[in-house]
Amino acid sequence: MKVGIIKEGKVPQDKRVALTPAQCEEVLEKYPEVEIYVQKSPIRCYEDKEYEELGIAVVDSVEDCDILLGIKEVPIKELVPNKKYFFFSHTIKKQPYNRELLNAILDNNISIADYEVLTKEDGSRVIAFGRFAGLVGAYNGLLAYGKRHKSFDLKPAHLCHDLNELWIECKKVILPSDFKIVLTGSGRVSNGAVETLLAAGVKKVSKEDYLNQTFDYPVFVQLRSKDYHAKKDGSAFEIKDFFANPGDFKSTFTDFIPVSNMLVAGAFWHPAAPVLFTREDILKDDFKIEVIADVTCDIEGSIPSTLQPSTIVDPLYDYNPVTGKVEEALSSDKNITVMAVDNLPNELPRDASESFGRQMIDNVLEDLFVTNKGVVSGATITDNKKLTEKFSYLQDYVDGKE
Ligand SMILES: NC(=O)c1ccc[n+]([C@@H]2O[C@H](COP(=O)([O-])OP(=O)(O)OC[C@H]3O[C@@H](n4cnc5c(N)ncnc54)[C@H](O)[C@@H]3O)[C@@H](O)[C@H]2O)c1
Repeated sequence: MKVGIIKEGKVPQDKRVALTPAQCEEVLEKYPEVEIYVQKSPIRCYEDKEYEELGIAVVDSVEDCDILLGIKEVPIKELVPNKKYFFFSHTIKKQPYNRELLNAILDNNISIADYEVLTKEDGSRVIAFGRFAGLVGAYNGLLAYGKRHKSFDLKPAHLCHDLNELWIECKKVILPSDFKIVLTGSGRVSNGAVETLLAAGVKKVSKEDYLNQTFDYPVFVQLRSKDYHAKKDGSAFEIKDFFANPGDFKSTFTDFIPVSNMLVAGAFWHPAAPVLFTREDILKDDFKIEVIADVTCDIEGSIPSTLQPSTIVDPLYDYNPVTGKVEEALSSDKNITVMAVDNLPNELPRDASESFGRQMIDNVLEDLFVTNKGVVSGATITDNKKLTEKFSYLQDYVDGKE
């Protein structure tokens, strides 16, 4: 079986890759019947020569491979008919901008397995980049604070060679001794952010101590959903109830506002759930938060100052609380500095790829090459020019009726 690792064609280009050079070597050793071909790419985070140095074939075209591994949506003109592809198709929520792509996949008799829906036996996602988003999101928040106060200067994460260099950079962080950071969420993003904050010397404290104590060192609190939501009818908080009926809850996040200097938003937010705070809250005298690193990045979602996404190269903008508009980054100390990069894992592509490939090797490749226990078939959206049964709900979208 021939596996091709394609050159990413989407613009802006994604530097990540599904298997690192060392992981290709590992796969070849484990599955002697498999051949791997890497399509030449000038932008991949692992250079062609790093594959060649380990004896992995680097080629101009992977058109004669059986299985093609990518990351982001493959441009329609680059699709090779009659192949089995893996990539993030961003079609399963009927994203309008990818309807044409899904039609082209069907027309070209391509079978697409989407990483987003690859699940382990326990139902958890195989491929998720949340940890890296949290790591970099919190780092960018600290970087923003350093720039805002000209107190320290961190190298942008995307210019760091890898996570190790980012950890070393974290040692440059100097925060006021009474500094407080509120971090929402308890999942992958939030736990990634915890790693960065600890590496920067910020100590974790309990919710009660965060709200009621002063410290002579910078601290952060990590809030679970129940720590900043309450049932509107006064009954006890149940997480299942919150996930199922978010509209029945109110936010108690405003308790944290007067004592917090920075917010790192790392919790999933359901559109029916209450917002963290309103534009009016920002105008109040006790609103102390000056930097918001919004990893969740829901535009006009739970955080009113997240008016637009920002980019890796230009990660910050200002929110003017009086006008409610975006202004140039760091243009006034009366503004809030916002970080809302929506593709944060791409800032650490080597580490994100390493983690990606590890998940593929440990959870997917055996199923793909040997056993077929349904891992890949469960994530397969199209086969034989048709939607698979599980994804038949996309038919109206394919037909342009939705
Ligand atoms: N900016 C980026 O580049 C980037 C990258 C990855 C993820 N994200 C976003 O970050 C957010 C968190 O992602 P994650 O990987 O940590 O997710 P996760 O599933 O690991 O954790 C989700 C967290 O949100 C909480 N939550 C609150 N309401 C919820 C609900 N209705 N359903 C599910 N969870 C709910 C959970 O309790 C948990 O703490 C998501 O909105 C995701 O889209 C952003």
